[in-house]
Amino acid sequence: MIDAEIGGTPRSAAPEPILVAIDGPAGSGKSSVSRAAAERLEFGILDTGAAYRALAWTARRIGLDLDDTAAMETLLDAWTYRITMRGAQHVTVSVTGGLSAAVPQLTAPTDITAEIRDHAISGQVSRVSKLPVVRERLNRMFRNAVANSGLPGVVIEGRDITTVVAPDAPVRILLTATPEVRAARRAGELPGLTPEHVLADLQARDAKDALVVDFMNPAPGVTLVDTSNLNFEQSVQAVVDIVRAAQGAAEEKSEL
Ligand SMILES: Nc1ncnc2c1ncn2[C@@H]1O[C@H](COP(=O)(O)OP(=O)(O)O)[C@@H](O)[C@H]1O
Ligand SMILES: Nc1ccn([C@@H]2O[C@H](COP(=O)(O)OP(=O)(O)O)[C@@H](O)[C@H]2O)c(=O)n1
Repeated sequence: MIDAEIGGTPRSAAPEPILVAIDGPAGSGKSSVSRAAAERLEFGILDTGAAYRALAWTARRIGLDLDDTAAMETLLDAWTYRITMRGAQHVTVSVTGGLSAAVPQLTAPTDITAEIRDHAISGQVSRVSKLPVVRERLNRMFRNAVANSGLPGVVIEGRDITTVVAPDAPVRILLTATPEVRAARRAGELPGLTPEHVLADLQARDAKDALVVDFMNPAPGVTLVDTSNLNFEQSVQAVVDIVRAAQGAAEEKSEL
């Protein structure tokens, strides 16, 4: 399950949140730009990549085969996942039943907010995200988390949000940047790795992920935002402007 940090409105009384769907390849700025835009809009944020990363982390910690569909299904049955949707990101996981025998500490909620960003997890996560069963289960979890969040709006970001998770979202954006720009940004976060090394790893992951979903080309109706020549602030503003324009258009329509 995913637990949302609840806003002021009780879940049952709250209307469905406004959805802003954002996809893009690694290093395009999805997580950071989406988070800043969500704060400015006073919306929540759901980072879906964190769930794939957390699942890969848990499977590795227990010693499961990340390519094994049956093993991942068994893990999902025993797995509790929580992520905050407001404020600083916190990710915790726990595991019940026989699976936790190998790692008893995991029966209690374990904070893995930092661990899921390790380069080793980035290199392994595509093994679990390629499995259709994993995608179906996590997508269901994402939709429930958003619907029950009690938030006025949620920015939800990943690879297949504009196309699979929330194809009817009133705002859908594909964030891109050239591979070199994306690798340079990521290298800035990974001291000890050269931009060339980061570029090679990032392209290898994008190639694996692209076998499952297309996050390089905007689907019909999706707005492309190329951040190659935008600084961080300009990228955030571009997203906020698109959302505000859509809200303005919706208000005008309802007044007709
Ligand atoms: N437009 C931008 N200009 C400069 N740096 C950026 C921009 N967008 C993102 N960044 C930085 O690039 C890094 C990768 O961004 P991140 O949001 O983690 O990308 P993604 O979630 O798409 O992999 C972060 O350090 C972020 O602050
Ligand atoms: N909606 C999503 C989000 C992430 N993922 C997977 O999860 C991994 C990590 O996603 P992420 O968004 O944290 O990755 P970065 O772009 O931040 O590096 C991706 O490489 C994909 O394998 C996915 O398959 N579908």
